[in-house]
Amino acid sequence: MKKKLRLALLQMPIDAGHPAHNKAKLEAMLQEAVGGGQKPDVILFPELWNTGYALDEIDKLADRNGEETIAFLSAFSRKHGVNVIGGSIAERKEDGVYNTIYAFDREGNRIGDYSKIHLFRLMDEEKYLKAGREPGRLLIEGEQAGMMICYDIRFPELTRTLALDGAKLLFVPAEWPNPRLHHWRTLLTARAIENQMYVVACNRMGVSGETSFFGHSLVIDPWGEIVAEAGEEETILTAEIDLALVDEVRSRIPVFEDRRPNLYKLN
Ligand SMILES: O=C(O)CCC(=O)C(=O)O
Repeated sequence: MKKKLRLALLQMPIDAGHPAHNKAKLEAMLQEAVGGGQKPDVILFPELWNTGYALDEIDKLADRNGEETIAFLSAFSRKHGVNVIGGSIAERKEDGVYNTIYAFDREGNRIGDYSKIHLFRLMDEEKYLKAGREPGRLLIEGEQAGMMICYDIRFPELTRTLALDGAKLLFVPAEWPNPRLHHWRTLLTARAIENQMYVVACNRMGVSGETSFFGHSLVIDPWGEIVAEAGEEETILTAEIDLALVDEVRSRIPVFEDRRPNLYKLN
């Protein structure tokens, strides 16, 4: 079991409605991420990196059953011996389009899928997308982890569910726009502190139509300290995390032992 993980977060622009262009951009950044001195153990990229928020065309543009994306990311992770949490893509299924993450291990095997559970009404997602029905769980380098997408971080019950299932780190691809940087940073930090887990969140940057995105991808430790934070520009944010810190923090303040679940209203 590898406790120390080197992370690379690809904070990229996304050209809404142009999946081929976005794939070329992603490919270039992936090559850069593995091309330097220290190869990452895990790479993460933003939400809907293939189509962006081209919602009125999403039916036509979405990747059918994720086939193209799965082949591309599986081959990349196998070739470079790196775990990939594949941002999320618009994935076309029989019953509609989902906002889905695929995750791969160093051999290119699929180790987890997750489709966004909470659709964001402020951007009309519920009119164009289907909601996922299962929390995103995966085992990465022998450790339990969780996956959520963007708006999901406003729902503490979901992170808590993943933490109770054993997750020690959480991956969050996002397209979180201006002007809510304060919410982004505060919610991610709260999820890390209350669940005593690492939170690894990759946001897009740049502009799409009227909407601008501030980047500020973040890696936060289980004590709530910011390990790494990007600015607003295109960048590959790197960080090293040590999962042993999760156990240390959980024994320092035994939040999970002190819970009173019979007093909480969950439904
Ligand atoms: O909750 C927010 O403020 C942003 C959420 C969002 O943009 C999304 O889920 O795509």
